[in-house]
Amino acid sequence: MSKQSRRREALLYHAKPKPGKIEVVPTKKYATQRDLSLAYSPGVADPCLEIAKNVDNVYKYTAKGNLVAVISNGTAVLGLGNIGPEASKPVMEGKGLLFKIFADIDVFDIEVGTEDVDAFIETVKNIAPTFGGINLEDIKAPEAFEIERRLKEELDIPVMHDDQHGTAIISAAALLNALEIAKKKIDKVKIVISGAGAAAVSCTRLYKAFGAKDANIVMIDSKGVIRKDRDNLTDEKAEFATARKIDTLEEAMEKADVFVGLSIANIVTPKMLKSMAKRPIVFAMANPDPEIEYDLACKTRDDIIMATGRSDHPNQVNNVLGFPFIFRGALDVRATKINEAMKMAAVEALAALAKEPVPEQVNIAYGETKLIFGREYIIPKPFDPRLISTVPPAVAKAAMESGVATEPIKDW
Ligand SMILES: NC(=O)C1=CN([C@@H]2O[C@H](COP(=O)(O)OP(=O)(O)OC[C@H]3O[C@@H](n4cnc5c(N)ncnc54)[C@H](OP(=O)(O)O)[C@@H]3O)[C@@H](O)[C@H]2O)C=CC1
Ligand SMILES: CC(=O)C(=O)O
Ligand SMILES: [Mg+2]
Repeated sequence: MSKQSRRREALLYHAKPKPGKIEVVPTKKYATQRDLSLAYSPGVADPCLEIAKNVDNVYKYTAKGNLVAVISNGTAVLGLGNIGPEASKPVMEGKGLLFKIFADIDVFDIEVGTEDVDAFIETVKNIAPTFGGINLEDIKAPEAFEIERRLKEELDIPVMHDDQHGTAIISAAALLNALEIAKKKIDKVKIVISGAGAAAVSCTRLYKAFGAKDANIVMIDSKGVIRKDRDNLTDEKAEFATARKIDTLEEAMEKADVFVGLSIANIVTPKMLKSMAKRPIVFAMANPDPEIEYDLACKTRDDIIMATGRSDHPNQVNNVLGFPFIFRGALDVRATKINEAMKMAAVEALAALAKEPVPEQVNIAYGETKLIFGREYIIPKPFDPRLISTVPPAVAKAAMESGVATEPIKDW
């Protein structure tokens, strides 16, 4: 399909028959006067009073426990940059749709009109009583780090910045599997990270938790390689500064085993790919357009393990595989946090699922005949019906074992 027809189709999809992608639907009967007297006045006063007596009853009598806020200020929308809160709304509604179809979680998308960190945090704190969880989305670094840290400290419901941890979990699972297929070891591979924002920093931290070595990592931002001798680095960038005396992506790519793109479109050239080590792993995850086009990358290197954030090529490494299932697990045990143990459990569950035989309905959904663990299938597909029975239980179990589940599942 040409770019022009895809654009027309996408605009039509969003505009018709009703603008937008989500709506609110009542879950109780509303056919008679009696129904309304229960749903609204006078009946509604009784649950109000029960909640006033014991605030925990809000989980018993309202939708709070299954309601997540997807919140953005529109400062880092996909790879489109700071396009503002209104322009971020299609993405936030899209996240709402995905939460619902994959994990039956209801979402209110909330676009906040401020770039001020304190004002943003105050807004989220003030609306938090409505929600069972907070999914922060598309907020640029470095502000995103402080916003998430403070909200996690100050709220007793799970808060997760999806671009940081959703992306880290999926890409770590994909990386572990890709390394296995390429017969390489995580503590030995040379890794180039393009981007030093919210997603890149958290992904790199998680790869380190799985064994990647600082000395083998080069991170690059819009100004070039992040070197130890560069001035005015943020704390997060300083954490990944290299001692190597190189300045450019091109230099960093020479003999690298892994390229992770969380930056902008079309910055990787065929020449750079050719300079990488044997069996290179390339995750070009910028959305909607990757750091290098899938087909061009595969044409350039026939030994490549290639992934993008898009759904129209094999190996979609995208946080869609994460946030619905991670929040499902956290909400199911009313976790107060999404902690490291829960994230690691999600990585391991996803990585393991990709090695299982693929149900026929997944092949059919993707027009495939034989998806099988290998170079073109390193991570499960979002429409895999096993995700919901695999990832949330792993996350919930980790929440219980790490002591953040306030409603642990009995007789596990
Ligand atoms: N596939 C997936 O699941 C996901 C993909 N992403 C993608 O990752 C990208 C970044 O998102 P996010 O981290 O939230 O955004 P941020 O705004 O937090 O970070 C963007 C980063 O990209 C860097 N950058 C810009 N231009 C270049 C360049 N020419 N070379 C190298 N780095 C560059 C910026 O550098 P500087 O610091 O100098 O400004 C910044 O560090 C987006 O394209 C987004 O779509 C994000 C989340 C999930
Ligand atoms: C996938 C996603 O969250 C992003 O590109 O920002
Ligand atoms: Mg995002």
